[in-house]
Amino acid sequence: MKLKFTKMHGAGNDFVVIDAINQDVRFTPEQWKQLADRRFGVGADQMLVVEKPSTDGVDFRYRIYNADGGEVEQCGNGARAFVRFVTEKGLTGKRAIKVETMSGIIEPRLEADGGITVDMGAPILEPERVPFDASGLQGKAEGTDTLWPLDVNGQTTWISVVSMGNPHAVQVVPDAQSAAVHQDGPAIEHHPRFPKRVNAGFMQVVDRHAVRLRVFERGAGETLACGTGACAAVVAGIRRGLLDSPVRVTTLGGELSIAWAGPGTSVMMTGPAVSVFEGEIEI
Ligand SMILES: N[C@@H](CCC[C@H](N)C(=O)O)C(=O)O
Repeated sequence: MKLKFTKMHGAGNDFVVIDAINQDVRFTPEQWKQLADRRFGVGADQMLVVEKPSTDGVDFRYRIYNADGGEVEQCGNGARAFVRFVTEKGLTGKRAIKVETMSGIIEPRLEADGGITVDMGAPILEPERVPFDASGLQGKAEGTDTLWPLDVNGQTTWISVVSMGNPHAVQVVPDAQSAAVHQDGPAIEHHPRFPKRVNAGFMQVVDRHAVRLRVFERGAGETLACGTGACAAVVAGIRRGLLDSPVRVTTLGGELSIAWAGPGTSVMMTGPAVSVFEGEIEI
């Protein structure tokens, strides 16, 4: 089958984006994995599939597949790439777009200056809904957050747990550049206390409005940026009393701006989304 796609990125988190409104797209997890492969396929952290919505009043449905072939609930950088894609392809003329994802409806907006802001919805803070199994653990209160002790490679790591529709474990590190992302990331991702696995964030607080962040993503390994990871890290930092909104998040691939007014309110994310090239692949 021949498949037309657009290669895109948001702060270096890269995507193969596919129009499934005008193409028939039915892939197995193995085929998604092959497409994401940087030697045997196109290469991407995630594949984004744009479909017709299944709900009235919604403009599109967008599905997300990790590089390991698994379908997941949410992708922040992907949401911005999605807006750039549907706009550039002429699939909509709207600037405020309602889109269904596996974890609910989000509302990205194309700004007059070409930037894209996404209302990512309110974070989920109850451990069992992340989901995180806190049974038998003694949490430690910090600000309005609870830090949980996690045994990672024989050491205790204190983490905040946050869901942005997808699960995140965030830890504060003294220096993001030298953080043990590749040693501890896989152990956190597969820790038995996270029944759906987890994205592992390593956040260095620079000042009350700026952090450096690296994320070892579930199903993709370390990426140059993770949008939902940035949202989760800022939520954790604000709850811990370390940060004030808005926060500039510097990732390996660029900068994101995250604003959050507190529990029950939406996290707002602004950042870049770039089309790199158009392609066609036989799969
Ligand atoms: N890169 C993404 C997140 C993609 C999904 C994630 N790996 C997961 O499995 O939850 C982002 O920008 O949010």
